[in-house]
Amino acid sequence: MVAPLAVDIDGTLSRPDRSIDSRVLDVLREWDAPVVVATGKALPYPVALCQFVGVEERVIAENGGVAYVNDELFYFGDRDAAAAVREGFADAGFDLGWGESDLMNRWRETELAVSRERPLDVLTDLADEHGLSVVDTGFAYHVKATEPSKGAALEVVAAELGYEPADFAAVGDSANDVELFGVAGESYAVANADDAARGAADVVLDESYADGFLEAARRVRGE
Ligand SMILES: O=C(O)COP(=O)(O)O
Ligand SMILES: [Mg+2]
Repeated sequence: MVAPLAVDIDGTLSRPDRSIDSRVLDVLREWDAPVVVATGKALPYPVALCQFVGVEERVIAENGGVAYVNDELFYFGDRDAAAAVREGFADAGFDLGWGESDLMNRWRETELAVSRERPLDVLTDLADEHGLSVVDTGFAYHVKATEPSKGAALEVVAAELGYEPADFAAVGDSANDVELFGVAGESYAVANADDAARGAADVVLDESYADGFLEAARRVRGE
């Protein structure tokens, strides 16, 4: 039997421009075990991805701040602290960098995502002040509670599905995948992964982005 899969979105199922590489869709749809989409994105994005792919909605969002499985929602983040950092950042004279409608944070419930063009030192100081940490995914700075992570959430999601986290194969590309790689039984970093993810993975793949995911999928299936 093939291992259940925990898979990151940006940098892993995507092309460099963040569009989803269509070749991954049928691989996910036909995966012969549960697929958990584990992302830094807000909850609606992985839910929509599961629906469009045609698999059950089993998701970890906001870097482990929120999870959904078996019609149950789990919250692990710290909304109030994230809201306080948002206020502090505005008081310091900065917007979050996503424009007026802020689609990046509009549906985000437990953390704050800030453009990498904004000053990291100001953000880190504010995060410290409110007991939060900052993770740089290469796509955005995420201000989040320190304890929740994709890995901590996989402990809960796996149990709900009747698995151990160690039964899972995980594929990802960045610092927000490190804890996921820590709890999964086998972990794969795509070749475009950052140093943190490369260091935490069991295997650094030859291929980048979605080609890397497809390579990992072949390896997990033993091909
Ligand atoms: O939202 C981000 O910054 C990264 O998202 P990812 O975890 O799917 O790569
Ligand atoms: Mg990623």
